[in-house]
Amino acid sequence: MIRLQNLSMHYTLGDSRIDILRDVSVNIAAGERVAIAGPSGTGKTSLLLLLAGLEKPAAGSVLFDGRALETLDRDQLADLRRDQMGIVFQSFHLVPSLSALENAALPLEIAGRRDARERARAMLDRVGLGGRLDHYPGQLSGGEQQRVAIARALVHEPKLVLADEPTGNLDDRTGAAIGELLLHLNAESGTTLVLVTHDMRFAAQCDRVLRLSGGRLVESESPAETPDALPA
Ligand SMILES: Nc1ncnc2c1ncn2[C@@H]1O[C@H](COP(=O)(O)OP(=O)(O)OP(=O)(O)O)[C@@H](O)[C@H]1O
Repeated sequence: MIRLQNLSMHYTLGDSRIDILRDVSVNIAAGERVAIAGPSGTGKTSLLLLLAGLEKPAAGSVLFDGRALETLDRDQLADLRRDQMGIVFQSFHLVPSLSALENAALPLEIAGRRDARERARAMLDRVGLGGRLDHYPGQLSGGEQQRVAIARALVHEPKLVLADEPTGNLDDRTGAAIGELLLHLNAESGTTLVLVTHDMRFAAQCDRVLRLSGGRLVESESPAETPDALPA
């Protein structure tokens, strides 16, 4: 479903150049759950941005169901994201002036779907927020806001869910619950999930863990055997 082919990427700032990826090739199959781990500043977020078509590689290709993202124009990329991707950010990124229901319905409203509200309501029920539909983000706890963000990312049944440290801004207990929810919903719907996390307990629950370090993406043989891992 996703194929990274000889992908290289760097940022240039003045005279300095930061290499993020150097000639990386990886395949991610449909339905797989893949965790991206690695030290701070190694480029995990940048990699997610590449997968979403929000950054362009310096060389190589990101293939999404055989389509090379770097050959698509802005509108084509926006359509692809709207129809096929759901994105969960660490800091929720909810619209403060919209209720939980309106936030969750947003991707379907944008797509002009008449059943936007019904579907959003059903999705909020699935994430356990059926009783908070009319609350604004400021009236919700961190874990509840993240559950609205997950509902919004999944409401249009995307093929690919990208999550950037979805449990990073939450206390341990809430983070673990959100991680389980995301993995559970993913297993139910069979979507492909690529998530960035520092939480090795969460990563170990995925099918594969890829570690980003020095511009290389290397497979962890067994998540449970990585030094900072805890048993699932
Ligand atoms: N737009 C940009 N221009 C220049 N440098 C950037 C830009 N975005 C990110 N960087 C640099 O690229 C490197 C990778 O950033 P990125 O956010 O992808 O890392 P990360 O692995 O997700 O980090 P963290 O785990 O701390 O969130 C960092 O050193 C960052 O300072």
